[in-house]
Amino acid sequence: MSTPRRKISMSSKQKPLRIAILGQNGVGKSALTVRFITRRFIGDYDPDLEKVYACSRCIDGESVTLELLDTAAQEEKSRLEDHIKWAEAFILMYSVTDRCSFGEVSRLKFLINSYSKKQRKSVSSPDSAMTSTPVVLVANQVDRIHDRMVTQEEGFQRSLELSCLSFYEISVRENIDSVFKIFEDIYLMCRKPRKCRQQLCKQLSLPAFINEEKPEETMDTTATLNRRRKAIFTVS
Ligand SMILES: Nc1nc2c(ncn2[C@@H]2O[C@H](COP(=O)(O)OP(=O)(O)OP(=O)(O)O)[C@@H](O)[C@H]2O)c(=O)[nH]1
Repeated sequence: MSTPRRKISMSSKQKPLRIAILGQNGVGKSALTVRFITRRFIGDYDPDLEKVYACSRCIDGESVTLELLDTAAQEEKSRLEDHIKWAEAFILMYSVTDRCSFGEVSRLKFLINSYSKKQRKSVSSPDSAMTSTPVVLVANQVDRIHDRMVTQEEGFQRSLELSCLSFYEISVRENIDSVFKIFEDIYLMCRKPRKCRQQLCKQLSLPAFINEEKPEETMDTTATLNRRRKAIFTVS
């Protein structure tokens, strides 16, 4: 007697969230990806290695699948274009010890804007509260305090200029919690934008989370709110 097969409809399964990690060579893209997946910090990686990792995590009480593309830095333009079209969200990474890598994030954001424009038009869902491509800016290697070349304020300003959804300063080597927070935030921004906004509002009433350095009277209300919104994602 044949056993009846249980049908699993595709719609009942959550679609994996595809995240591409982009940045100049040596900023820590592989370190970030591997740290998130294995919890371990591994010192050296093959710079030419380009890999998609799939992993399941419990985020916001749900089991979710993430696909992470760890890109190789020296990519041909067409390859980069394919990667940008593949991903739904992006981590733009630089190292605070390398000003060149800081400049590279602007070029990469420009390419993300150009290549993902058409793509997003066709996939935008009614639930999506994010009108632009979800991109976060991550400054890595803050543990190398004596080698720092890019200040936190510069990084934060750049995240505003590039319209990134949030900005983080982290050390992949020293702090695993900040690594987890980045991926969790991206998931919430992409899949639960409403909840994400509620959390932001809650946190906005906690000034301790806000990293304000400039006097508020120099900015209009919207700019101040945007600044706060982004500031609270900063993990030092
Ligand atoms: N001190 C310190 N070193 C780090 C950190 N993150 C990565 N590194 C080191 O930086 C070097 C480059 O890291 P990778 O993860 O290979 O950088 P990548 O961006 O993937 O580089 P490519 O593969 O060449 O594009 C390695 O030697 C890592 O051990 C960090 O937070 N602190």
